[in-house]
Amino acid sequence: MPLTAIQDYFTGDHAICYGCGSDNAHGLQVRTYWDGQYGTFHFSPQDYHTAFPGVVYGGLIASLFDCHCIGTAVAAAYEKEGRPPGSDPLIMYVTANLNVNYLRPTPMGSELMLKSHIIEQKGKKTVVACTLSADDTPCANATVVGIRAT
Ligand SMILES: CCCCCCCC(=O)SCCNC(=O)CCNC(=O)[C@H](O)C(C)(C)COP(=O)(O)OP(=O)(O)OC[C@H]1O[C@@H](n2cnc3c(N)ncnc32)[C@H](O)[C@@H]1OP(=O)(O)O
Repeated sequence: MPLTAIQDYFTGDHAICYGCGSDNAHGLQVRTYWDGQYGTFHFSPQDYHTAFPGVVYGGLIASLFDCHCIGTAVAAAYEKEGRPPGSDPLIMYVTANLNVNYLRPTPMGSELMLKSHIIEQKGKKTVVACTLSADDTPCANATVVGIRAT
């Protein structure tokens, strides 16, 4: 697994995102580690991420999927072009569609693991699938359609 997450290559206007911007002190700091096949990200929900007692808020889960899957699309695009991540010209994607299935309540108190992979890379569109697990149990999955913006 690479030591540097794809988001750590984002700077300036691309580092302020609520989901993944390193310059956003109030953000979620999503970090995608792409190994050429899978993107992984670990996240520990805080007390204020609660929906019901003991259950993680679903909107937070959607946000984690969003930035992690877009990060996966960006990392995979650099790889497809045979370029190091972050090299010029910048590759960036935006979210066109985010579809989340909540399979079971996601428990508070466990580290969450998101694992993503590419379903389709065609033209400016990349489709990414992702599973969120707690204690090795899948709690939600998502499909994200990313469209290349730069
Ligand atoms: C800096 C770090 C950022 C990290 C990630 C941040 C993630 C985000 O939150 S991004 C912000 C939220 N997203 C946005 O604001 C995007 C707003 N929407 C747009 O700008 C446009 O609608 C955009 C770019 C998604 C699509 O542009 P558009 O020119 O209409 O695309 P278009 O050429 O018609 O379609 C391209 C392909 O995408 C598909 N597509 C377009 N929109 C959608 C959609 N909503 N759902 C599914 N597929 C779609 C089309 O079907 C087409 O597929 P194919 O090539 O197979 O025919």
